[in-house]
Amino acid sequence: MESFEGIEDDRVVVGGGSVEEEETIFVAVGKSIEKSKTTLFWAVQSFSGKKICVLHVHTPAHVVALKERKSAVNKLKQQAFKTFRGLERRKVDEILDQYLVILNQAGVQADKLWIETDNVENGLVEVITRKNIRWLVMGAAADKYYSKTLVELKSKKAIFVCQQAPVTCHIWFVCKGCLIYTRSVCEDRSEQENGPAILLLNSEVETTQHLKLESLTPSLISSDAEEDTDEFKETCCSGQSSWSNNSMFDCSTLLLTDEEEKSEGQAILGAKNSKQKVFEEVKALQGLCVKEMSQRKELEELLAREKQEVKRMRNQNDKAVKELQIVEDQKSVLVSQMAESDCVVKELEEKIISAVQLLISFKKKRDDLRIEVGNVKRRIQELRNPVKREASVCGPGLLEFSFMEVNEATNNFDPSWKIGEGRYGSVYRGLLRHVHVAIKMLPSYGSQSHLEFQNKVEVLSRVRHPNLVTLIGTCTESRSLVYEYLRNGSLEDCLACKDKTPPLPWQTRIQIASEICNALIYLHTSKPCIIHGNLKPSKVLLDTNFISKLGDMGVFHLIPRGEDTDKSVTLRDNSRNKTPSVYTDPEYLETGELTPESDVYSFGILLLELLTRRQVLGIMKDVKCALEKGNFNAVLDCSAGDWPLEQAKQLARLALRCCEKNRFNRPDLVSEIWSVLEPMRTPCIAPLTHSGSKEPRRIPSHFVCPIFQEVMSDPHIAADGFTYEEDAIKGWLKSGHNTSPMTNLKLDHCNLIPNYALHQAIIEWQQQQ
Ligand SMILES: Nc1ncnc2c1ncn2[C@@H]1O[C@H](COP(=O)(O)OP(=O)(O)OP(=O)(O)O)[C@@H](O)[C@H]1O
Repeated sequence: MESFEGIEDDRVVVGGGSVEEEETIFVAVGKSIEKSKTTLFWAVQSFSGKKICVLHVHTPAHVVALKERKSAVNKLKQQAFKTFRGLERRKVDEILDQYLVILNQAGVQADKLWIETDNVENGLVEVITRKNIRWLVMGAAADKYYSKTLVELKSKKAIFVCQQAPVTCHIWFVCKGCLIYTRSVCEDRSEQENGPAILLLNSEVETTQHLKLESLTPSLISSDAEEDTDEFKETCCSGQSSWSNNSMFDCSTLLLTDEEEKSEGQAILGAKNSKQKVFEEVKALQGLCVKEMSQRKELEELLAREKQEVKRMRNQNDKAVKELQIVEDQKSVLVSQMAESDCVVKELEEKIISAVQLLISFKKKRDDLRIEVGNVKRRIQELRNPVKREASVCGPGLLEFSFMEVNEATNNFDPSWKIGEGRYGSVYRGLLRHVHVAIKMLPSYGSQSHLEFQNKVEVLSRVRHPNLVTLIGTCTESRSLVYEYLRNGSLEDCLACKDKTPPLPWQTRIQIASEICNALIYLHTSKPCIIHGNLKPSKVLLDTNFISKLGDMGVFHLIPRGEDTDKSVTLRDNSRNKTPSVYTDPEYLETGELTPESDVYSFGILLLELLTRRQVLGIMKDVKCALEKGNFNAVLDCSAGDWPLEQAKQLARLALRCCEKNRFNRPDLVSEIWSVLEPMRTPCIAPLTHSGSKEPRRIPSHFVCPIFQEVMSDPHIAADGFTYEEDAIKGWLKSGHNTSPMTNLKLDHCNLIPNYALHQAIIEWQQQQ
């Protein structure tokens, strides 16, 4: 690239371009003053005497900030950047101002044009167009690209401006103070394409300018800006040779007259003042700059802290994410384990269900077989000993239960299944072979042998009467007695109206008295004679129809009687001596001799209790007094309804006689007591005419089948606990019924159990007729 320099009339010619005298040379400087400084120097030196306008295009902070991503960190960065841009802008502006001051003081007419736009190159082209700039100097490339052979533009901005700027603008592109390329105006000038510029400046003017610049330099600042301006000043001075060699100013400007010297002195004085002023301003600016620098430092520290915090949070977040991942892994493992266990549980449940079904079917088979075995045993016994069937007291064959069965029947001796506790053991209710039973657990054998127990049971098993609690079987293993279960509990509880049961009506009470009398007659007339010995309301149990039965076979005592004598031989019951009760015969307490009259005494007390429902202690005295005073009504239990007063009095007198201290004064059970009671119990008995007899023959109601309404010949217990004639209940079930003919409730099963006790009682009753 060729250029030529020199003076051409009134035009300055630099590197292939000439400038009109009055024209302003625009010098484009970037924000890196350091780099742009050499360009400015070049312009100042090349166009001495021309008006210089420093042109700076600034990109506002928000434009740069917008380019940043909008993350939390970047927001902070943007904030800091904005501040930084603010600082930078001011700093650039200040430095430019300082340069202008220096240039002005050096005699260069200088000004600045500050443009703010989003894009530097566009901004340059735009300002050239708008301001109709005709002369422009700008950088061609970064200093690092400079070499002596550099002939083309490297900077993007320079290339853009070179291509886009209006053709009316003459542009000099400079690098490191050397003209690299010139873009001429579109005039056909051959000189435009000339080689590199050699500046021709007026040496005198340069000296003056140099002096002026030199006088200003000491006042310049010591900060970065100061360095910039210092360097600028130095460069201006160092350009002295070229200035002195190439100055285009007239020499005469340096030949001063006295007056001129004087005015020059004043000018120097003025310059000193303005220098002072500038110095103060610079100082102020320096303070401002220091303040802003410290703010910037604070912001940078804040930013660093925030960065640190963000880093810490990011680490924490990473940690939490890792932990979450672990937990999720564990969760999925657990979920799969749960699914597996669910499957296992399901399988096990199915197995349990099938096992239970199997067990139920086995149990059913077992029960059926037991019933079968029982039937076969009975049949064998009947076949072996047909004569014995005719006997009044015979063993119909007790059932023997295993401990397992008893345990199962009482639900492992569940305390809630316990119905009472006597002196001789606890009583549990239970379900044994589909029959409701009461199981009395006797104390351990102690000195008693198995054989002794079996003998005792054998005796007890022979005692069968409708008004005696039936002994169904035994369990030798656990030394327990299995009785039929009576649903309405004991007379003691009924009289006390336990569980809010209604009071017993007087008719039922008379019926109970006659039934117990009947049972006692049966026991006392048995061979051998049996004395209950512990008669009291807790021993009188009531079935669903309030038929009373005398219980507690565990304390029966056998009284061996001579075949030729009627005299009773009594056994001593030592245990009773220890715990006498108000029901106990006082003579027995004195002598220790238990006689049938002992039961009569207890019966007398029980009768008084039925009439009055009073405290047993002192009951005899109360009734006696009431009868004597003629106010028997006062002691009679009115909750039983309207007693037939005369009959009640008759019973009271009978009861008092039973309680005579001397047993020989007590009434006879059959001839005196039964004869009073028997006519009174009419409402409880079905009237039937006995063939050949004028007297109506009374049949115990429980001998009658509820379906056939006839005395049963083969009584069987159904699942509802009621006894029916076998054919009747079988016919009922065969006809498709699965409910109880008595309660109408659904039957648990259709099994029937022979009621041997009742069968035996019916036979005996029929024989007595
Ligand atoms: N077969 C049964 N059916 C229904 N309940 C019964 C049966 N046997 C006994 N009980 C209940 O069990 C309770 C206890 O009876 P148990 O004969 O053992 O003792 P007790 O008569 O209260 O006193 P003790 O025998 O000491 O004089 C009775 O009061 C009765 O409520």
